[in-house]
Amino acid sequence: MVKPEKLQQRFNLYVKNKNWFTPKQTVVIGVSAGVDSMSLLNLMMNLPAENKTQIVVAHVNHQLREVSDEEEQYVKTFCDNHGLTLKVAHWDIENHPQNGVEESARKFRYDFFLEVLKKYHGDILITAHHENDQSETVLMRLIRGTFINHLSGIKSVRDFHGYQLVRPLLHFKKQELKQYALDNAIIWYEDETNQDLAITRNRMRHQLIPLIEKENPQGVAHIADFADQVELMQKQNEYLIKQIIKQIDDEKRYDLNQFLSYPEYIQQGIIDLILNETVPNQFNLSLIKQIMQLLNNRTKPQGQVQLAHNFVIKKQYNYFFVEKIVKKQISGLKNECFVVTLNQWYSGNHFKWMLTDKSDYHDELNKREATIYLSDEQFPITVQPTKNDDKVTLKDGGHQMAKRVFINGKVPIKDRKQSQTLVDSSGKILAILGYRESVFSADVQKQKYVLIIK
Ligand SMILES: Nc1ncnc2c1ncn2[C@@H]1O[C@H](COP(=O)(O)OP(=O)(O)OP(=O)(O)O)[C@@H](O)[C@H]1O
Repeated sequence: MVKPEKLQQRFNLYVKNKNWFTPKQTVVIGVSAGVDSMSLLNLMMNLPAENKTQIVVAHVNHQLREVSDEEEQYVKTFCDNHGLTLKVAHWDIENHPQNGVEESARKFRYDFFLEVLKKYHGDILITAHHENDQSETVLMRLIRGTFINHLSGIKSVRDFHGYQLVRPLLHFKKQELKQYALDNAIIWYEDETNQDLAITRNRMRHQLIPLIEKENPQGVAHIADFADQVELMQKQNEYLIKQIIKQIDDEKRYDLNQFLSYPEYIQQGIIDLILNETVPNQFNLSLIKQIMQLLNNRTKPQGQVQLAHNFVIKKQYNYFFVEKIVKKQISGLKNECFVVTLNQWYSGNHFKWMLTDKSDYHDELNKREATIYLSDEQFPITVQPTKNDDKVTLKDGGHQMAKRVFINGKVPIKDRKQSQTLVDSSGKILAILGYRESVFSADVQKQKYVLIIK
């Protein structure tokens, strides 16, 4: 078969093979005025009749850049000229947060996309994420450290509040999209914040990816293929583990002896899947390890490990199961490890404490208040019994051991034994609760939280 040369032809063929779109469907396309989404919009407009959908364009004016209004006007004119339905949202400046602007902008964007889907009875949301975005995402996660599941990167199709979210360009290169726009005289706006090397993604884009492409021009495509293979293996794995779970499942109580008859790597797969169905994306390796230890400890017939959102995994003699616990307003399980739920009070030694994202939280009656800057990757935050050699970070960048904190604070031995340490997903110590907090410098890339001790 002769390989079609033109991007539009390749796109048509790709879409046809994937069977994504039919003429009866209405798709909402997120169009920012950048080259990726302008090209996507044109590609979608020029699909052959059998795959051509109704199009609704959704544009968000984030009011973050000087050209925002100009971009909005351009999208409006483009849609007018082509008879396309357009819905615009303004993210008012007074609603911009001081920190975590990107994250809030994303939330605003996707909330708006959902609104547009509902309003126009849409079927599918489409965004213009492409092969380079995919490779950058996979590399960032790989370098930062992640579960293998997350190396499948951006999904080409996923559920979005009961609608479908499709990214049809994940196997198309940025450069191809640019060339398509140039060939077809499509105007676009450049986002100059994409040049800012303080942003991890931009360092991947401008520093790492060019090196990879120099090594092998197909390197970026290979990373995207790798992500596809991970996704495939994930699906295969999930299918097989589900079969095993069926065998040990007695109405959501799982047979411990049968569970223990499997090798540890399968046990871990079972736990991953059971937990992910209850509280998705909340687990780190240390939590999984604690659960594995509890279930494999034959000398301890009963026990529990607390999960996020008030769930616990409980071991009871021959069974284990996940359970939601109804809590009083103040809760906490002393000397056990658990995941912290934001904005919830927990009981400590002689105090209660809370980690809140309400950064303006302040109360004269608080015993202590500490500002903590955290990125998304640092979650889940967990609580563990304090060890003498736990180290908090001091203002000068030095460290202090828990033992020293206790001695300086004249903390009685009895209380030291009850003490709890707050740690992030990488094991970094955020605070020895009630006694000493690590000192964080303000970081615009991170979100501000407050640890309150009352
Ligand atoms: N202002 C906007 N208005 C409408 N759609 C947008 C806007 N910004 C981005 N999009 C859509 O989202 C896609 C991804 O945009 P971008 O790469 O800037 O976001 P991201 O933060 O990397 O990804 P995401 O927000 O989807 O996780 C764009 O190709 C476009 O389809």
